[in-house]
Amino acid sequence: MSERAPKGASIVFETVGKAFTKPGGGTVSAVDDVSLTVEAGAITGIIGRSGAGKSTLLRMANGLERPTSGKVLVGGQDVGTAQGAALRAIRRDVGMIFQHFNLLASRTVAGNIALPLEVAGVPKPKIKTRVADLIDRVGLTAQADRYPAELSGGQKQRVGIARALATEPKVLLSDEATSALDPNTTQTVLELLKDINRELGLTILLITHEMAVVRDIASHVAVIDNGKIVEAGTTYDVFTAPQHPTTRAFLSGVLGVTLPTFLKDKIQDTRPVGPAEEVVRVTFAGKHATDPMLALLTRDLGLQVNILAGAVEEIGTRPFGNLLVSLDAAKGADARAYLERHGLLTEVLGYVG
Ligand SMILES: Nc1ncnc2c1ncn2[C@@H]1O[C@H](COP(=O)(O)OP(=O)(O)OP(=O)(O)O)[C@@H](O)[C@H]1O
Repeated sequence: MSERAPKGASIVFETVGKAFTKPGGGTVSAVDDVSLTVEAGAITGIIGRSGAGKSTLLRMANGLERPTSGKVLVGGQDVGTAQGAALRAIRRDVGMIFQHFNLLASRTVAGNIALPLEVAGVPKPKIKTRVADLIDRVGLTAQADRYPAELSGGQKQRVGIARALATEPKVLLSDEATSALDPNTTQTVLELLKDINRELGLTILLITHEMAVVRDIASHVAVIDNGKIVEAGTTYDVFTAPQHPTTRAFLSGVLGVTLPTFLKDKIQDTRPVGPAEEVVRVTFAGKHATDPMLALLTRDLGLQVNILAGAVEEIGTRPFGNLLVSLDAAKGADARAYLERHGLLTEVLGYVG
């Protein structure tokens, strides 16, 4: 499909801050002292709550917003200070897709995809073959002459993806690209993005508020809270050993480890006087993911372990398991030490009297 072999570019945020002036005066700090390296050719997810600063951070990677402090480098080029032709060149290297697709209603599928090529002054015959290639890549050959109003949400996002790829970018930015889609369509769009990343080698940086999206597509993740990156790493490491409460909150929905309702009201932070149960999250990662560790715990320490919730997941091709269990609080420390010695991670979630 391409004359040159496009390669991904890295994105580096160096102590980046972005403040906006509030309408009534004063400033709001949307992004605060963010340092993050997005690896070339990887798929990286940035997850955060509404208003955390995700869009602002993403928009600084293609010059739609300029940092008030620090630097943003794409493939080593300083995006924040680029002007004129230099900024246009960076924008050609950085494609973007949007939650609400941003297609022109008056243009067909082919017409929408051709637009960035027309703007770049590509000769007409070349536009025609390139658009046909792109339409084929995103599986919309039968819809080439349809208008956006005649397409499903998933088809519209495929047009958005093809349009973003038109100028053979090195980076693709995704602003909640699957948030308006149903779960099945979300999966097909995520698969398409994975194929594109694999085949073209371009870097994908996506923002989302759904951990399931990160799990299904991203090799790396950064968690943003109140304008700051509070945790970052490989998706596997962050999923198996989350450090920050915000990360844990996002993970609780996707790991099958939410506390059962009957326990939610009863669980307390401190151990009550007298007999009590300790509620523990046990994470089985890597080679231990499928070990019969609880059976061994019962055999070696003579402990009764109650399973409250659990799931075995896969990230990439690596399995990890998550269990919520409760056991006699008096033996909790011994049990946790035993599990940790066998390579499992444990976290006390609370106590039930
Ligand atoms: N142009 C602007 N002018 C003033 N304030 C802004 C502007 N853009 C963003 N903000 C503020 O900056 C903060 C971060 O906003 P941002 O849109 O980056 O968050 P977000 O994580 O993408 O949220 P959402 O998921 O709701 O889109 C918010 O407090 C927002 O109100």
